[in-house]
Amino acid sequence: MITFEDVTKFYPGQHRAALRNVNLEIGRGEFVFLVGQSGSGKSTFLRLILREYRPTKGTLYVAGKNLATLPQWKVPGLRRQIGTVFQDFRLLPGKTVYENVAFALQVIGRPGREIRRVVPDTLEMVGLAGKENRPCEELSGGEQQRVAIARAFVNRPKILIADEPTGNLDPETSVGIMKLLDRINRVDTTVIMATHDSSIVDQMRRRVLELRDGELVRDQAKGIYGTA
Ligand SMILES: Nc1ncnc2c1ncn2[C@@H]1O[C@H](COP(=O)(O)OP(=O)(O)OP(=O)(O)O)[C@@H](O)[C@H]1O
Repeated sequence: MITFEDVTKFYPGQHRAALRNVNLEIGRGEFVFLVGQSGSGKSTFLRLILREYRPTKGTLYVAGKNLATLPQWKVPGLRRQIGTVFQDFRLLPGKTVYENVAFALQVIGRPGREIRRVVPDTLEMVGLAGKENRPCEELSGGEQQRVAIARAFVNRPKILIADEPTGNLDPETSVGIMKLLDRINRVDTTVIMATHDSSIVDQMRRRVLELRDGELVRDQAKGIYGTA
């Protein structure tokens, strides 16, 4: 699903590579944790997958496409196949739970009939049935993250990228969010999650990729957090 071939990324004006000679493959339906200290390159790794940047060197394939050569007009099509979830939820203020999730389908031109069918199903899946009409600001952090996950998943993307999704949540709420991501993974979604949350990584025992100063220093099946 995702292949990095000798990928290096320099930001303009920087002498040190944010990512350096990264080689790896992530298969369809895998669950991968991306760990490493602040500044080790995790966000850069995720942003390359989203084609927010192109590699400075090397080749990157995502969902069968070579992102080095993908024309700009095809980038929205690529991003439609990738759901994204962030630490700070990024919901639309002043809108209800239902509206936040429906919006993701409206902007890609899905018919109203489909939206009215799919949004309630997805809200039920994430545990928010009955809260459709609540303004998202009134929800707890964990509930807001469930809305964000519903919005990311409502289009049934092949890949879900989560950048510190539990970073603003207490441990108990975080476990609920991880159960949800695990469920989404089990319906054949490739999940890549950047995190500093060692207890979650140690509980889940999934593949762990560790970056240090832009280099991939560990690729461990059923791994632990384990960074100093
Ligand atoms: N837009 C940018 N321009 C210049 N340098 C950048 C830019 N974004 C990131 N960097 C640098 O690239 C390196 C990797 O940063 P990156 O944000 O990928 O790390 P990270 O592991 O995601 O960190 P964190 O855990 O704090 O989010 C760092 O040295 C950072 O300062």
